[in-house]
Amino acid sequence: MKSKWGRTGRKRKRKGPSGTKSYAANRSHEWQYIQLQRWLKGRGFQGRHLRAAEFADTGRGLMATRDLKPGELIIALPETCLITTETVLQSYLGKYIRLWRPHVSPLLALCTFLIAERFAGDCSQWKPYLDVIPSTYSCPVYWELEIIHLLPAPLRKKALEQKTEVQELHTESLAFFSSLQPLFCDNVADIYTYDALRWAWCTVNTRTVYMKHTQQDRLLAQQDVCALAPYLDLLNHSPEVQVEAEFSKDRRCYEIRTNSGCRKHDQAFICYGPHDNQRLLLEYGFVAANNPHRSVYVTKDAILAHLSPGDKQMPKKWALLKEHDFLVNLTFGIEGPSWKLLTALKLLCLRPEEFTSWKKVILGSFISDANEQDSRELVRKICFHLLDETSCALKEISLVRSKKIFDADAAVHLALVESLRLEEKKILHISANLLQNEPSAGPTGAAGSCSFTEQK
Ligand SMILES: C[S@@+](CC[C@H](N)C(=O)[O-])C[C@H]1O[C@@H](n2cnc3c(N)ncnc32)[C@H](O)[C@@H]1O
Repeated sequence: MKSKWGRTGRKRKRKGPSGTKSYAANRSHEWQYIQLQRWLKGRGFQGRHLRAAEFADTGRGLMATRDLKPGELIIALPETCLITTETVLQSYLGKYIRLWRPHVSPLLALCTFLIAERFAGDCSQWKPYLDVIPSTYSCPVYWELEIIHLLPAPLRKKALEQKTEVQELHTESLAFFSSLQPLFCDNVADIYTYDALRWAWCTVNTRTVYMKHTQQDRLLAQQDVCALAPYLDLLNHSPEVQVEAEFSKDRRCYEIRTNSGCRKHDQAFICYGPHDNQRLLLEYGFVAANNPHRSVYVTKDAILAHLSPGDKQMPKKWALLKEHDFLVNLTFGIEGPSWKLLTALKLLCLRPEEFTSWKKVILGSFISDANEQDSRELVRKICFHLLDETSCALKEISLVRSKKIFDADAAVHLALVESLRLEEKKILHISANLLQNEPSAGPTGAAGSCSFTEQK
């Protein structure tokens, strides 16, 4: 039996995305990666500085085979290797997509192509690429409802919306899929199943790169900015690295240049964007430990639970917050409550005689000692409430795990909720400590001594 850790049977200790040491096992000698390299070479790819490897903390990724200097090109993938809507329109699917009304979206066009090519198996010219694409994903669209319900409320809502979105896309596309019957001997209903569309949808959502192309007038007027980039899509995310990625019109290649550099045998990362963990989990199906962008979202319900009743101006206050966009992205982060959260609470805490000053609050002005104290007391209560809720959720996760045997996929999903909750607990602890140690408020305290961050 082949060793899990590759031909040499040795594990290499390498740096993970948060600077921690991580084990890596070379996978480039495995059959599917050799096939992929050959296929890429046949299409003009010449990369030699990266190789596929399995990393203990991030899973499969690309390892640098030599030191990569800041500013150096780490990958240049020729246009012929990319799958874009143009690829799809030039294929056997083009005629059907052009004819269909209402117009097919770029996302559906890419999904339809992926499903058809995967079904073609050995006959597909994209087979070496399709063979390395995961067969399942860890995004919430794959999760059981029981596990989705363990997520924090704002993410739970988005996860349920994601499930509905894919289900609706499938239902709405059935007639279009039927129109493709002349292309297949098998029944299209057995090819374009919900499971197949969910797989293709996740492939597009987790693996495409941003690439602006000429708007395909035969597709919906939706943004057509995605390209599947074989091999390059083995690069994992780290919030700490900086890269430049774009399609070079001169060299007709999708190029990635590292600004941070990378040591020989370390994992080469790219940055998918300054995403917090809830977004990473929803869109990419993973949680990054010590993510500098991590934050805990505060819902209107969590605030309402701690407001004293009897404030006649409350409906007006909520209306003002909504009108001025102060009801979204209210968060606790690694530097404490965000400026936006604190400002919203200050407005809610205005006493009747101060209400006319609401505009000043939104502009960030100091109103009164009483307002400072009330809003800080409120933010503390919300922070401790969220800490309690997070601890309860973690207990619930342990209980669920002890009561039921989950299959391997569901166990991964449960572990992801647990990681997210643990990361959120850390943030809330930091905030709680900052709030506990804060000097009592006053005009000076409000301006100078507080650690609250201004949200951009
Ligand atoms: C573009 S692919 C990267 C390659 C992928 N690991 C693979 O084996 O095909 C994006 C997916 O990789 C995984 N991923 C990316 N960055 C990660 C990280 N820092 N930690 C854990 N998983 C990560 C997530 O599953 C994500 O949806």
